[in-house]
Amino acid sequence: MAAAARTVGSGVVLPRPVTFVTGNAKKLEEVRAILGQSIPFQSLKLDLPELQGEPEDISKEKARIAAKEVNGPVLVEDTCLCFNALKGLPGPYIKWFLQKIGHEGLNNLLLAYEDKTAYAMCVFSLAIGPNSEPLTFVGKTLGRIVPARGPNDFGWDPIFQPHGYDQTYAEMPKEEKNKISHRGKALELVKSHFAEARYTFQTETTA
Ligand SMILES: O=c1nc[nH]c2c1ncn2[C@H]1C[C@H](O)[C@@H](COP(=O)(O)OP(=O)(O)OP(=O)(O)O)O1
Ligand SMILES: [Mg+2]
Repeated sequence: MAAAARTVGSGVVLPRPVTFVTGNAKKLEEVRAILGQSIPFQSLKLDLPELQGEPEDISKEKARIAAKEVNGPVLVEDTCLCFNALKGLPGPYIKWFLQKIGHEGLNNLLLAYEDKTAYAMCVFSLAIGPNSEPLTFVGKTLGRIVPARGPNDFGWDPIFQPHGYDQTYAEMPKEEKNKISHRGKALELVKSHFAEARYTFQTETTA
């Protein structure tokens, strides 16, 4: 029924665990691995529409739409891959660039530039209900764009080599990527927020 959060005593009671909404199974896998048991959540596979604009606004709008769909607390994220030589592009549009021109095309975009540096960025948004303003949590990892190396099972992982590492994200063991990744960093902030906010979850005992 109504899924608004209510404030009781020192913490906010959420009507049920947060739903992480994404259409991307690989994101979900990483979020599961990174969060472990720290935050109770469920997941929903939905490809949310995405605005054009600034990463934080895109992510917040995804959260607003998701919270309405779910009628309850949601967590979403939007991921950007930003090339410094291109002033941050493709940024939030990386999904379409990757689909159309692939790893080689993405490398070729930088042929005219000496600067191959880039950063991966994740903006998580948490909306505790359909009418609440989403909170955002940003994680960034700096690196550079290289010709593809490693397994091709998650997006642009094979062409992103984080600073200080010899391996691309794709070549690194998963746990290693999760420790230093844009997603890992953003989720650390989400975890801290949960620890501070001391949300509690209403357990539904009656039908
Ligand atoms: O850690 C990552 N390593 C490599 N590639 C990644 C990563 N994280 C997202 N990606 C890809 C997926 C998509 O091609 C684009 C982000 O677009 P983005 O809209 O955030 O993801 P999505 O549409 O696949 O899932 P969602 O339903 O959560 O929006 O970069
Ligand atoms: Mg998307």
